[in-house]
Amino acid sequence: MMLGTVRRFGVSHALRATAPRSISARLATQLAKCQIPSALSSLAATRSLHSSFPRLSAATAEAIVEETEPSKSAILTEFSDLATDNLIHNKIIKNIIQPDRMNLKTMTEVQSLTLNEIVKGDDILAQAKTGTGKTLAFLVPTLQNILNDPSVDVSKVGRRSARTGPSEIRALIISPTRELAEQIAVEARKVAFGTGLVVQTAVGGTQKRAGLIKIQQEGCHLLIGTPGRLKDILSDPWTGVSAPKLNTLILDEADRLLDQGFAPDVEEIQSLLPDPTKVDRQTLMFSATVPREVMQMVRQTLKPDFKHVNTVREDEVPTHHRVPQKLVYTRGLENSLPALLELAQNWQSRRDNGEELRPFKAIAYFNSTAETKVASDAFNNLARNSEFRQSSMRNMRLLEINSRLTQALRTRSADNFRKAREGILFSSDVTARGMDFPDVTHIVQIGVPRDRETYIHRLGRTARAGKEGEGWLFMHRAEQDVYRKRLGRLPLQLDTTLESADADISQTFSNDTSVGKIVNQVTEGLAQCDGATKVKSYMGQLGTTTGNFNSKREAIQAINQLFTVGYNMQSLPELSPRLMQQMGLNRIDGVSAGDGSRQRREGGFSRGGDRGSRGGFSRGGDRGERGGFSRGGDRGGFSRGGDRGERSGFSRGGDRGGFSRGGDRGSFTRGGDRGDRGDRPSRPRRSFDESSVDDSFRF
Ligand SMILES: Nc1ncnc2c1ncn2[C@@H]1O[C@H](COP(=O)(O)OP(=O)(O)OP(=O)(O)O)[C@@H](O)[C@H]1O
Repeated sequence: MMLGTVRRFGVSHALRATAPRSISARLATQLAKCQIPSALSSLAATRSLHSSFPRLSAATAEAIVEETEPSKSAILTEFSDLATDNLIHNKIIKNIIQPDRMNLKTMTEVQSLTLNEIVKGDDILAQAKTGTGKTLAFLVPTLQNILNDPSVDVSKVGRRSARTGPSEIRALIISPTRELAEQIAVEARKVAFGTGLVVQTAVGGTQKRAGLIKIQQEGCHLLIGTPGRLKDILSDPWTGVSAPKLNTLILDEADRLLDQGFAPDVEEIQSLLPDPTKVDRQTLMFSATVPREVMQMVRQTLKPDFKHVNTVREDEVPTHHRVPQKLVYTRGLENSLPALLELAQNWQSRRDNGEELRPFKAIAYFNSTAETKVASDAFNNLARNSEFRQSSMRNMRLLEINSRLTQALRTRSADNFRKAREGILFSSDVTARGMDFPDVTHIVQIGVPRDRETYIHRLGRTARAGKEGEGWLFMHRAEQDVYRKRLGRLPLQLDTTLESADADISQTFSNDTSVGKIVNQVTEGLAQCDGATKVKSYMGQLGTTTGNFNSKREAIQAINQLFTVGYNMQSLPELSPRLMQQMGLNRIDGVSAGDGSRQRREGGFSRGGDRGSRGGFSRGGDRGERGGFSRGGDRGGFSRGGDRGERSGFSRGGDRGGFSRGGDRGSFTRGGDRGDRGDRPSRPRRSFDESSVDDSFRF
C-alpha cells in the first residue's frame, strides 16, 4: 500500500508501508538505531487531536526509516521537537504550540515530510488533501529560512532601523484569490509573531498606494499577493518594489496558478524577480490536486532535482474518506433551491429533536456569479417570512460572495461567515480553494462543476483539520454523462431523501405538506427578487449549464423552465444576434432572439406574479410596497465595474465543448469565478455576464 511518496527527480524514494497503523517492534528498533528522538515513537502511536487527521503515522514513519535514510529531523512529528538542533527558532515554535497562541501539537503528514527539505533549500512540489495544514507546511520553514539568512540582520529585527522597505523582501507567496492571500498573511503573522519578520499583502481590490506606503514604512520580508496586483507592482518602476534579494517563491494552489488562466501572469512575475543565476531561488508548490496537464509547467518552473512529496496514495481519490458524498438528481434546475432549503431544514429539525449535530453551516457553490446573487436574494427574502423566523432556521446567516461584489463586501461576507455559528454562504468558486472557514458542515454543489479539481477543492471547505462534514451534488439528470466524464471516479452515493428535488414546481402546492411549504417559500423568495438579477442568472447559465447537458436544446429548455417556472418570469430574455453568434446558439435551440427592446419596453423585465394565482399561498404579497424589486440592501448589490480588474472566470479552452472561445482572453467566458488577477491598469477584459448583458440589455 502506498502511503506517501517523496521523489527526488533523478533519485526517487517511494515510501511503501509495510506495517499496520500502530507502532511495531521493528519500527521501535529502527527508531532506536537511527537515534530518532524517543518522542517520535510515542507520537507515532498517539493521535492527539482527531484520529483521521493525517499525521505522520507509524507506518509512514517506518516507511521513511526503511527507504529514505533521513536525517533525524526529517521525521520529526511534534512541533516542540523542532527545537532540536535549533532547526526552528524558539519564538516560532512557541507561537505554534502555546495554548494561548496557535495551540498546535503534532505536525500533519505533509508538514513532517516537507519541513526539513524546505529548510535545506530544496525545490518542492507537495500534494496533500484539502485541510491538512499545507499553509503551515510552507510558512514555518520559509520564515525560518528568512531568519537563517545572514543578510537579514536578526539582531536588529524588530527595530525600526532594520525596516528598510521593499528591498528586504526575501520570499513571495502567490495565491489565486484575495481572500486566500489575506488568510495566509494572517497565519504568517501568527507564526512570525515576536520574531521581527514583517509580512505584507498585495491584493487587488485594495488601495495600491496605501499598500505600497505600508511596505515602504514598515518594511517587508514576506510578501503575499494575487497575480495581477503582484505583477502590477513589480513591473511598475514607480512603485519602488523591486525585491533584489528575493530568494523564495511559493505558489499556493499551484495547479491553479499554472493553468492557462494565471500562467502568463505568474511567468511574468518570475521574470521580474532577481535573475536566478545570480540570486539562487527556491521554488515551492503546494496543492491538493496536481493534474497531469500541469506537470510540464511544474517541471519547467522547478529545478530539475525538485522533490515531489505526495501524501495522497496513487490508488486513492483525493477526497477524505470520512466525508459522505451524496448525489441528488433534480427534476428541473428550479428544484435546486427548494432542495437546499429542505436539506438545511431537515438538519436543523434533527438538532431540535435532540440529535447531536453541529449547527448547519454550509457553502452552496454555483457555477456562475449571477446565480449566487439570485439564490442569496431569494433566501434572504424568504427568511423574512414569519414561518421561517419562528423555525429552527431563524438564526441562519445568509451570505453571498463572488468576484462581482466590491472587495469590501467580499471581505465582510467572508468575515461574517467565518464568525457565523450557522448559515449558508452562496458562493462562486472564489472561495473554492484554500479558504479555511471553521466548522463548515455541508458543501452543496449546484450543477456539475467545471472540472474534477473544482469538485475536490470545493468539497475540501468542509472536514478540515480532522473534522467531519458532508458533500452534496445537486444536478439535473441530463447532466449525468458530463458528470461521469468530467469528474471521474468519486465516492458519491445516490440520495433520494429530499422530496423537493423531485417535485413538479409548475404545480400548485398547498402549505399543508412539508414539501409544499418548502416550494412555496422558495417561490415566494424568488418572486421578490430583482428581474435584472434573474436575467443575469439566465445568461450566466446559458454560459455554464449548456455545456453540462447532452444537447444544447435540452439544456436551454431546462434553463428556460428555470426562468419561467422557477423565477416566475413571463417572457424569456431576448438575446441579440451578436450574442447568439458568440454563444453558438440559434432560435432552434429555444432561445428568444431580439435586440432586448422587449425588456426595455416593458421597463426592464416581467415582474413576476402574472402567471396566475397558484392558490395555497400568496405569491409576493409585499411586492407592492417594495415595487417588486429587492435591492440588495446590506446583502451587497451587484457591482458592475468597481471591481473589474479581476477576472470572473475563464474558459479552459475547449475541454468541455460548448461555448469555449479560445482560452481565457476571449470576450466570452463561461461565467465561472475562480480567482483574482488583481487590479489592472489596462482596460479590463469582459467576463461572460458583462458582455452578454451589455450586448442585449442596458439597465
Ligand atoms: N499540525 C496541525 N494540527 C492541527 N491543526 C492544524 C495543523 N496544521 C494546520 N492545522 C489547521 O488545519 C486547518 C487547515 O489548514 P490549511 O488551511 O493549511 O489546509 P490546506 O492543506 O492548505 O487546505 P487547502 O488544500 O484547502 O488549501 C487550519 O485551520 C489550520 O490551522
